Amino acid sequence: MASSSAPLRKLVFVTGNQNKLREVRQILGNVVDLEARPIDLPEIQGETAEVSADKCRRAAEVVQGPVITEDTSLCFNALHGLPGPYIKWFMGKLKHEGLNSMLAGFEDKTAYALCTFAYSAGPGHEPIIFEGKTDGRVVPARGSASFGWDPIFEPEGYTETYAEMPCKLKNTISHRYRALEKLQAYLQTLDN
Ligand SMILES: O=c1[nH]c(=O)c2ncn([C@@H]3O[C@H](COP(=O)(O)OP(=O)(O)OP(=O)(O)O)[C@@H](O)[C@H]3O)c2[nH]1
Ligand SMILES: [Mg+2]
Repeated sequence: MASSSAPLRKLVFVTGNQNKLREVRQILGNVVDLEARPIDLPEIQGETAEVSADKCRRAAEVVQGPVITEDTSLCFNALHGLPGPYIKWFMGKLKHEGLNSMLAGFEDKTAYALCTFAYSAGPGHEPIIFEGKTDGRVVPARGSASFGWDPIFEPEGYTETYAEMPCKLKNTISHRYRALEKLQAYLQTLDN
């Protein structure tokens, strides 16, 4: 994304996930002065926006300043959006094969990746939510297994899975990129 000539806004990104952090840094480049805090915050159950806002409120309390958090869901259309925000636990237990097996009884293998960033200006400031969605389908694993469910997600319009793509390509079509585009536009309004 393009960088601005104004002094960089300092922002703390609270995440325990190094892969997310790497992609966020790659996508945002020099747009913000991003400080990472590897704190694994408790996450409530609920819809993605509720889970995300709650995590961000907790993060703002811990950091005592402006903060962003991020939640990623993988939503199977045949399962009405599940596993959704619980993908971390499904992925941990079932692995790629088990996630494919969950859809064995369904013709519809379509899914979407949903990224929800939350920004809070600090403790007591209600988080603002920015969502990015990428449609695709669930396929047997192909490509590098270095990031979660990337090998089983084939974005719509591509024959490669996220894991088979160069990261530069993933970072221009991904759920994360689309959410960050909105977050970045919002941050620019704060600068004006
Ligand atoms: O293949 C992938 N490509 C992605 O682009 C991607 N983004 C997130 N994930 C995984 O999906 C779960 C989300 O859970 P999640 O949002 O709670 O993350 P997390 O707990 O790992 O970190 P955080 O909550 O501290 O930020 C975790 O298992 C993440 O590893 C991805 N997997
Ligand atoms: Mg988490």
